[in-house]
Amino acid sequence: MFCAFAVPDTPVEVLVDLLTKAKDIATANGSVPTELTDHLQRALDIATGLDDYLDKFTTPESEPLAELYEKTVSHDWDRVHKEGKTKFRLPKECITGHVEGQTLKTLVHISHAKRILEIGMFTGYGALSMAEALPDDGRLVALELEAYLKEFAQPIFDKSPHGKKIIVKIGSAITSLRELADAGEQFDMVFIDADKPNYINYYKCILDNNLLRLQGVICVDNSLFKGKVYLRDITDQNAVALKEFNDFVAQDPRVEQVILPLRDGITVVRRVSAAANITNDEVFRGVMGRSILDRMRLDGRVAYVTGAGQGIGRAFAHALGEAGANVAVVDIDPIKADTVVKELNLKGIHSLAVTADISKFEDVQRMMDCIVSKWGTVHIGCNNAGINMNSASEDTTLDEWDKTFSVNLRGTFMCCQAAGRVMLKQGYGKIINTASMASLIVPHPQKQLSYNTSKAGVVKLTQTLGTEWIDRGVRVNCISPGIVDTPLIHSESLKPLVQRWLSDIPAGRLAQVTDLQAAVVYLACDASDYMTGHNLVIEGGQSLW
Ligand SMILES: C[S@@+](CC[C@H](N)C(=O)[O-])C[C@H]1O[C@@H](n2cnc3c(N)ncnc32)[C@H](O)[C@@H]1O
Repeated sequence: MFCAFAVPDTPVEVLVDLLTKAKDIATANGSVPTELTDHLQRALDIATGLDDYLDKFTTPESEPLAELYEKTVSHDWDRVHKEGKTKFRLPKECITGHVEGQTLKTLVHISHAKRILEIGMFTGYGALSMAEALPDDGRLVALELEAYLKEFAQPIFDKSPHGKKIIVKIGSAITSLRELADAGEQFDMVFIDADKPNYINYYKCILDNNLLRLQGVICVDNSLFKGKVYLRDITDQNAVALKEFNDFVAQDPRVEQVILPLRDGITVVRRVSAAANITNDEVFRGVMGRSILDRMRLDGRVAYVTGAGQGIGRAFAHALGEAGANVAVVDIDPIKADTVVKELNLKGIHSLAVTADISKFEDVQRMMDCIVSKWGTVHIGCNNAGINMNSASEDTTLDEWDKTFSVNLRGTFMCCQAAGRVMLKQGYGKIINTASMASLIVPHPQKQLSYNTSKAGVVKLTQTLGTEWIDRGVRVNCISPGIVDTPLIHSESLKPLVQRWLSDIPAGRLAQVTDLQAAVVYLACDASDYMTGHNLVIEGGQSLW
């Protein structure tokens, strides 16, 4: 939030202060040419307008942050210091504020940080801004010297749904850092914003003790220190400390850094792996220089998922899209396919709804043509659509058998073949079929002969294609889920069986569709290239009992 300043606190505020003085002198002096006064006014307008403009065009702060700001700037910090409640007199200008808070929040989002360390919390504006960007299980440890500030911030943290992610540690930051290092803690992001002369000690302690993970980010506040770090004549002790700190970081081979000229300067430092003279192989550097999690990304890949209108297929479509792929959402029900496409669009995922009954040859061909004409190819095919009709074997009709097989096995084969033809031509592809735990055990007490045998067929289909096509770059694997909590099992006939199933599952619960998402991404990505014809069983241990 921009507010009139008593003491210029940033390079721009210093400029405004100096230009105002210069303009006042020029205006008062009748012999100064108007042109010079006009230039001064223009420079003043540009400098004065900047912070206001940044404030106006930055996403507004949340209500708890606005309250924290108001409470901080209206507090009588002199009085609490005189009353001995704080060791030091804390200027309200210490607060991080709106634009910088949103910058930190954005960096947390971009870096996907889950564990954050803040050195110097003050009233918690920066801490809460960053916590707002953390996932529900994220954590921010804030180090602060003054116990009074924890009491001050906590009631507002408690009002925010994100406040519970913040843990405040009172004491000298260097002692707390050593304790965190001894406890083997590690962070994805660190914000250094406490006493300036100790910045270098905090930084060294963080890097020397691996408190920052590889590729992790350190943000350093006040790194321009009102512009004094680049002025020749430095008398200010804090400015000297910052200058030496900046020099040290610039020479440190363990990091890359940039100073953002926002407010009083924020240095963003990224930890990189130092050039290795011990070893420099793919295990150390990552295959193609990509870390294992990067290698699971699917950016630029084209995928389709059949039966993606609900349940497992919908979860697969989201997972592949989140990992970066374009996703064709294929379903027999156009409304369901459209709904999932709308969901994916909301997440910025390129997607396409395709209506197809995969038991029909023409539909499978049309599905493939539609995807190829839209995106040029297919890299990932998830053949997931399936049906299950229950009947005792002596009563199973040929019609039920045929229907089950024509979707579950014949349909899956047709999809594999259509996708395989495109993939073999380009020498690359990943096919992931949805089989079932029923391919391994006979689930009971429900009777489902056609389903069990069709899914056993899907595993053999997968093994055969997986070995036949691997040398031409196409991998075929399948996932065998246990009993998944989808709308299918909430039918009146199956509902009473749930308790019975639970007693057969070592994990003590049914599978959620989200339990299967990492598997489909793994089988779709390059990291699983050596895997083919595999049946990846995810059943909470049920097939082992
Ligand atoms: C610039 S303020 C921090 C602003 C805060 N990051 C925010 O978002 O508003 C600096 C804070 O560092 C704290 N501090 C100063 N020296 C410290 C030390 N040695 N150990 C821990 N905290 C310290 C001060 O009490 C003060 O609250």
